[in-house]
Parts: sequence; C-alpha cells; structure tokens
Amino acid sequence: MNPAISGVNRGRFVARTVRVRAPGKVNVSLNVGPLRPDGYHSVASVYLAVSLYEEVAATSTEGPGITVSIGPSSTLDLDGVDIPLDERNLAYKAAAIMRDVSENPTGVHLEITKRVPVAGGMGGGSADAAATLLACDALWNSGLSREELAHLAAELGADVPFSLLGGTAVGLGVGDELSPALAKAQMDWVLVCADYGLSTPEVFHTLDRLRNTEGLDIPEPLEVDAKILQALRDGNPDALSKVLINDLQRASIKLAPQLRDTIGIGESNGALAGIVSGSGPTVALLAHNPRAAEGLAEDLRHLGHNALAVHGPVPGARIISDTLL
Ligand SMILES: C[C@@](CO)(OP(=O)(O)O)[C@H](O)COP(=O)(O)OP(=O)(O)OC[C@H]1O[C@@H](n2ccc(N)nc2=O)[C@H](O)[C@@H]1O
Ligand SMILES: Nc1ncnc2c1ncn2[C@@H]1O[C@H](COP(=O)(O)OP(=O)(O)O)[C@@H](O)[C@H]1O
Repeated sequence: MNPAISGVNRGRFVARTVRVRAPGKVNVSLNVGPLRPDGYHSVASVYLAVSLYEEVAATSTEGPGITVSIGPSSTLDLDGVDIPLDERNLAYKAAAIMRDVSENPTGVHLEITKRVPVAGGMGGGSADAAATLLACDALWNSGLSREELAHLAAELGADVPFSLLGGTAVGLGVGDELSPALAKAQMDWVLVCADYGLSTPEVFHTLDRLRNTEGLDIPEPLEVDAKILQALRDGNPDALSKVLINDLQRASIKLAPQLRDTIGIGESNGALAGIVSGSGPTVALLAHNPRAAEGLAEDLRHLGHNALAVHGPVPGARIISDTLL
C-alpha cells in the first residue's frame, strides 16, 4: 500500500501535506459591459499574474471536515481585517467542491499564508481557492485534468480560473473564459497597497450608477485593445503605459478619492503610468525595468506608502512540496 496515496500505513493514519503557491494578478486592461440578469457584468480583461504569491498548505486529517487557519508567515498586517475562516472562506469552498468530486477524500486542514492584500483588487482570495483546488486534487488523488480544475474554479469566482492558469491571458465572459496571451519579457510594477479594502460588488454597482446618471451607451460586444496585446508581445513598457485601461477605476476613485492622488504621486515619482488594479484599492504603477521599480518602491516607502516591486507574468498555481508527516 502506498501511504502517499491512501494516507494509511499498517492501520496507522499518516498525515500528508501538499503545499501550493498561486499568484495574485493585475488587470492590465479591464473593459466592463452592462449588468447581466445574473448579477454579473460581461468583461474583457487582460490579466497579468504577478510575483506576489499566496500559499496554501493542505494537510490531511484523520477526522472528517474542513478547517482553515491563517499561517504565521503571512506578510500582511491582518489586524482588523475580515477574513472568514468558516465555509465562507474561498479556500474552504474550494476544498468542499473537491471533496464532492473525489472518491476517497479525508478531512483537511488548510493553512493559508496571506501576502496579497485582502479585498485589494488583486485576487488574493481567488489565489487561495486556486491553490486549494490543486492541493486537494493531489492530496486526495482525484486525478482531475487542468481543464476540469478550471471548470470547478469558475464555479468559485470569476478570477479563480486565472490564478490557476497564470501568465498573461485575455479573459472574456465574466473573466473566466481565458485565452493565454504572449508576453516577450517581464513587466515591472510597483504595487501601492492600501490599509483598507473595497468591496468588488460595490465597485461594480457604483460604476452602474455613474453610467446611469450619464445615460451613455455601453459598448457591446467588448473587445481587448489590440495595442495592449502588441505591447505585451513586444515586451515594450513605454507602449503599454499608453494603453492601460480600467473601466472600474472611476468607480473605485468615487468610493476612495485618495486613489487619484496615489496614482499622481506614483507618476510624478517616475512611474510610466499608474492604474487601479481590478476593483482596487491597490494601485499598480508600471516601471521601465526592475531597477526603476525597486527605486520607485523605495521612494514611495519613504513618503509613507506601502509599496512593493513585483514583476509579471509568472506561472499560475504550482505544487511546491508534498510530504508525509
Ligand atoms: C473586478 C475583478 C477584475 O479581475 O477582480 P477583483 O478586483 O475582485 O480582484 C473581477 O472581475 C472580480 O472577480 P471575483 O472577485 O472573482 O468576483 P466574484 O467573486 O465572482 O463576484 C463577486 C461580485 O462581483 C461582481 N462581478 C464580478 C465579476 C464580473 N464580471 N461582474 C460582476 O458584476 C458581482 O456583483 C459578483 O457577485
Ligand atoms: N481566502 C480568503 N482570503 C481573503 N479574503 C477572503 C477569503 N475568502 C473569503 N474572503 C472574503 O472575500 C473578500 C474579497 O477578497 P479578496 O480576494 O482578497 O479581494 P479581491 O476580490 O478584491 O481581489 C474579503 O473581503 C473576504 O471577506
């Protein structure tokens, strides 16, 4: 009997831990269509996975059930931050979905190492869900293909399939219909993280309200600007800086007006351009190269901002260790 598969050795339960890391993302472009009857908006987005990772360690337990904790290596200040540890947690939901499709699931404890800002517009919870899908697939020997995992990911949230895939991708539908895109070189960014979060549904609703007031037509079907894909293909940050777009940005700024200043400070300190990431409030500033990004991050930290240099594209969710305890 192979304990790595069964979790049982001569009648004794052997715990096993599968550790997976999954990246956060920046939306290099995000076009938002009208509200659909299901409460979602159709979008056309270019996703970029960046080098700020969540980690989930999934450990099999002898008793049944799913438990969740936040690991001590988390780099975020989580004081006063609302992360539910029960069935509302996206990692819990991912494990529950995997349990339903697995033949011999055990109980599981999920320890999440948080590095991606919570409710920051960078898909941190989605990364936890993607990592958990992959970890439980390995832990329970479920043998699902990447395609099957992507299908389950889409049930968990619009951003979850991208964290599984990683790299650079065009997302259509609600953001879950992904086509990988080419990127010749890494792009360097500085993330300016806020000490507050924004609710994704509230930002979408605010955009609807602003648009209703204006009475403007919303373009459909949505398309990604070919210049964005060209700039990524060429690895040309100058060209990319001219075409960054986020339709949600003005709604985020309506809810958190200080974001406009954050982008302005980034640009006046040397960023090629700045954009709110997804629904915000994280601001992503594009830099020329790694040195420029490190320098900009340091300057912004001196000005009192929580700034971090990252790069992308990076790979999607990956197993980093698999051990019997
Ligand atoms: C805005 C984006 C851009 O990538 O990211 P974040 O800023 O959240 O990271 C995504 O569209 C968010 O994806 P995700 O956070 O997975 O959303 P979900 O949990 O599926 O949906 C939460 C809620 O956001 C709204 N929503 C989400 C996606 C979408 N295409 N249209 C929407 O209107 C809906 O009100 C939905 O009920
Ligand atoms: N594993 C998780 N990590 C963070 N937040 C989670 C998680 N599971 C559920 N949530 C809830 O989802 C909300 C949005 O989470 P997050 O993915 O960090 O933001 P965003 O959608 O802006 O990228 C949080 O405010 C939190 O209440």
